[in-house]
Amino acid sequence: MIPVYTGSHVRDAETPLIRDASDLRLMRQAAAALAHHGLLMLKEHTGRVYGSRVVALIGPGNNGGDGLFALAALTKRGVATTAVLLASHAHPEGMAALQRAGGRTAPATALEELLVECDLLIDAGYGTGVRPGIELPSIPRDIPVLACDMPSGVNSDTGGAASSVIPADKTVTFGALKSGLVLGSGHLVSGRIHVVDLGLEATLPEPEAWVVQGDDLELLLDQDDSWSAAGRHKYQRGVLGLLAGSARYPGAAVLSARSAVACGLGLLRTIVPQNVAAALTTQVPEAVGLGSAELTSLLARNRRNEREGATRIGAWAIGPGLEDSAETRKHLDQVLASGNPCVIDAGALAMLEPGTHRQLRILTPHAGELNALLAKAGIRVSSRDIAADPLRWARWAAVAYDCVVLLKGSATICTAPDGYALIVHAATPDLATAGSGDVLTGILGTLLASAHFGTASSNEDVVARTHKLTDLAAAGALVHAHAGALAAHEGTVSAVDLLVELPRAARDLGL
Ligand SMILES: NC(=O)C1=CN([C@@H]2O[C@H](COP(=O)(O)OP(=O)(O)OC[C@H]3O[C@@H](n4cnc5c(N)ncnc54)[C@H](O)[C@@H]3O)[C@@H](O)[C@H]2O)[C@@H](O)CC1
Ligand SMILES: Nc1ncnc2c1ncn2[C@@H]1O[C@H](COP(=O)(O)OP(=O)(O)O)[C@@H](O)[C@H]1O
Repeated sequence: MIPVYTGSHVRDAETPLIRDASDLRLMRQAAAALAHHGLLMLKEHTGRVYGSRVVALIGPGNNGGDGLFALAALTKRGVATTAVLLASHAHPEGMAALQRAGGRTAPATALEELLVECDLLIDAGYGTGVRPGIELPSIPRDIPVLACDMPSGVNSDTGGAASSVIPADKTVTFGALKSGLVLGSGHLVSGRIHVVDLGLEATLPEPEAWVVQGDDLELLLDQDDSWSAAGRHKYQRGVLGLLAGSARYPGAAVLSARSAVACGLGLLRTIVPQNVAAALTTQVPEAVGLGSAELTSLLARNRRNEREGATRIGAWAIGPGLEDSAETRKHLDQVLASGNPCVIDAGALAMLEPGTHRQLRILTPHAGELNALLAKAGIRVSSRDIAADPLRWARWAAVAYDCVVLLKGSATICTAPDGYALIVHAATPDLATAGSGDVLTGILGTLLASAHFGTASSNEDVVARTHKLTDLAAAGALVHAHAGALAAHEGTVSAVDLLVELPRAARDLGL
């Protein structure tokens, strides 16, 4: 797990370390790392360093200062460098260093011509100090771009981006991984990220969030919950109830059902309309149907805590393809009242009410669904607001609905009502395909069905349970992302391709 800090927190941590303007140690350290990555990129793209041409966009602040010191270092290695000054002033010590080394400067008006013969562009325009309203030049796509600390124009706290942001192939970021690099648009324009340690840990506050990767799965899941533990029978492995599908959307239920089964679920019980039941019979023969009357008696037995292993449902997956009707509402109310852990997606999100439930629920909206959830809770935001600060609005929804929220998108954000947040940002864009979210719901359902949450007798227990739920949500997103990556090896990815790769993805990650 990699801790993530807001750019503002990193700046605040740097400030006391810069005792006076003449103390340039941090900046030199940052610049040396930037120059090193510049050399690596030159080698990678042109096969040589000596005689290659680097242009750097230099802004008026310390970000520009980093760029100037880096250019000076590159000049000493025989690189032909030009600093294009974006503002009327630039970091004085950086300018002096560049001039001593023999690097050139040019005004912004010369940029277009300089780019005609350019092997690498260093973007040292604006870093953590950027304010809204920045205007940046556009850079031809074939020129490799190395961003200094942040791609210019990206808000280092939120990942919100100005309209003219410069996408980077690589970002060398200083002091810590910044939230703006892994969230929202920032995530899409940062390229490969390299973090340079500046020894700031002691002065940084609590991380804003954590980035999780495939090898973190072991940390995210409790060993006791592993369905593959020897000696478990199918009911101990996990029984999931699936409330999904409609006459209009039968496929969504089939995808979730197949996904849950492919992830190693013990038993799937399905409560679905008739046309969906027919499709499930042929496409998911492992599933066992559940009628309305049986649901009522089963939930009553669950309430009385009768030990009827075969009928006891451990968790619910609700919503894929679900349409609003009196019968759906009845089933939904019954299931939600059961208090079982559940993952709530798609159609069911629209039927949910905000409030304090203290129940084990993961809501899985995409940005549009988050918008609607927030509106129902009286919080009016636009889709643009959500894109500009997705973590903030996911947290608001987690509080308003007292649930864990998994916000889907190019980066997946999982957050608990107390703000604990995990980010999965390694997913391939191939996941953005119809039905992919239904597959995720099945994965999450299986993880919930095999998990043990215990009872919550204190506030600490409640918090610990929601953190565990957040960890499970992120684990599910990781399995989903890995299935996407495996499927992408074969070409374009459909939701069914994800299903095919799920068993291998689960095995690879040690599920
Ligand atoms: N001070 C140090 O020793 C270190 C600084 N670091 C660098 O310093 C950067 C932060 O430096 P700064 O705080 O100077 O901030 P920046 O250099 O990111 O930007 C601030 C400058 O840009 C101007 N600016 C911002 N938004 C603008 C807009 N919309 N229109 C016009 N002008 C605008 C500001 O007026 C200011 O001059 C980090 O991103 C990092 O690159 C790192 O090197 C670590 C060490
Ligand atoms: N650009 C992207 N890069 C990576 N993953 C993405 C991207 N866009 C969407 N995703 C992921 O794809 C899935 C889409 O889910 P969803 O929008 O619910 O689709 P559907 O409703 O069609 O099943 C989510 O897991 C989401 O995080």
